[in-house]
Amino acid sequence: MAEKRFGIIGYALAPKKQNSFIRDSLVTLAKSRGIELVRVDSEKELVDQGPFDCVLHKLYGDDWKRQLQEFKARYPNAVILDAPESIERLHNRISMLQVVSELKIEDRSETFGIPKQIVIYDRETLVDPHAWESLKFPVIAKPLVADGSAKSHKMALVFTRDALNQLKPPIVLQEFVNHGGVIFKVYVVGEHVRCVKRKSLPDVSEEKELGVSEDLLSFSQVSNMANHDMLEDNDRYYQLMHLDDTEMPPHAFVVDIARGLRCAMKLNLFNFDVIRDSRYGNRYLIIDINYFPGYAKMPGYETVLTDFFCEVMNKKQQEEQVEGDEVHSYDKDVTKILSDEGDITVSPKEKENTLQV
Ligand SMILES: Nc1ncnc2c1ncn2[C@@H]1O[C@H](COP(=O)(O)OP(=O)(O)OP(=O)(O)O)[C@@H](O)[C@H]1O
Ligand SMILES: O=P(O)(O)O[C@H]1[C@H](OP(=O)(O)O)[C@@H](OP(=O)(O)O)[C@@H](O)[C@@H](O)[C@@H]1OP(=O)(O)O
Ligand SMILES: [Mg+2]
Ligand SMILES: [Mg+2]
Repeated sequence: MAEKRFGIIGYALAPKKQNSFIRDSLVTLAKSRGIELVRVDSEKELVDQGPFDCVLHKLYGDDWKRQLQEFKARYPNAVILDAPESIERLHNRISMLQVVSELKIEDRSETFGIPKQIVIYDRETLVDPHAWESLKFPVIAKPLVADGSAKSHKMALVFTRDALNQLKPPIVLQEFVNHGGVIFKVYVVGEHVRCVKRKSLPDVSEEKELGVSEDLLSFSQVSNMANHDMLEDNDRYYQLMHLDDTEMPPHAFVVDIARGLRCAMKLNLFNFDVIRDSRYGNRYLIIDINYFPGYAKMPGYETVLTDFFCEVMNKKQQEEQVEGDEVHSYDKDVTKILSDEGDITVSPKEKENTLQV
């Protein structure tokens, strides 16, 4: 039996995301706390479904954006998690990291930033040495667009300038930074922040660089790969990492960055990838930010997400209450002004009309 009926959350997710995220364990826990999770049917218009107190979504495209706008116009009090305009910034690997450069965190011995990077929009620039003369090789070539497609995850570790002509712009060329082969993934769910370790690309030493036969190495979603999938016949680039030996970044530092990003991006549901620059030991680089990542990989994700849903609903109810109170006190004021002006009796219907003006 639910303690309190909070509301209905409609979720609009691609099938793969739905399968990983909407587990019975999440649905049951949420239900026990008064939250009902209901699938949005992508075959129908969003505005014709529900009503939902909140819409949770990770879908792309203009049509979906239009549907959200229409829904919001019809149900102004509904919460959209998150606003499509805020999510869009993460669909481009330059605007995605711009926000990091704007963040200020004081009173810490650790520092943070992003790796040096440039964007290349066309083939002419790709073969123009002036374009990338300031970059130190190796670099990682990443598709500029991060739209969730398999293509947007296809990367290449590029060792030489000659290999650049194998790439297809628009791309971002980002300096590869040695970081001990371990990446930190920081999951953010509203106020909640959880950092986990994952496998990453191994360090590239100068000898290794010299011993490389290929001058370009393609890969995709390293941190999600099983060990045996890893770079297949290129195992010399990948040693099994001892994740346990790697020290975590200080939690308070990670939380400061997470809160700063959340506030600056106006997003509640995202994760970011952080590496520790091996040259310094206390310098951290943010290399990627993902909207609505694989939360189910986070231990205890059901509780974290359910707590968050309850907070969202609580806030929504409080705001509705305040709005109601404001209308109510305005209501009283109008009556008072009218009475001050003379002994006029206002009927509830007239009062309603007065307030609507
Ligand atoms: N500048 C860098 N220096 C060193 N390694 C990097 C750098 N950028 C990316 N990597 C490695 O490449 C991987 C993929 O890069 P990135 O996270 O940008 O791609 P993605 O496809 O957006 O990943 P995700 O699956 O997290 O969305 C990282 O997890 C990390 O192992
Ligand atoms: O399921 P989705 O397609 O959303 O995949 C996302 C994936 O989550 P998954 O684990 O559920 O696959 C995320 O993994 P973690 O960072 O949590 O490891 C991350 O790779 C995102 O970049 C992916 O989103 P995309 O960039 O492709 O939109
Ligand atoms: Mg990543
Ligand atoms: Mg990404």
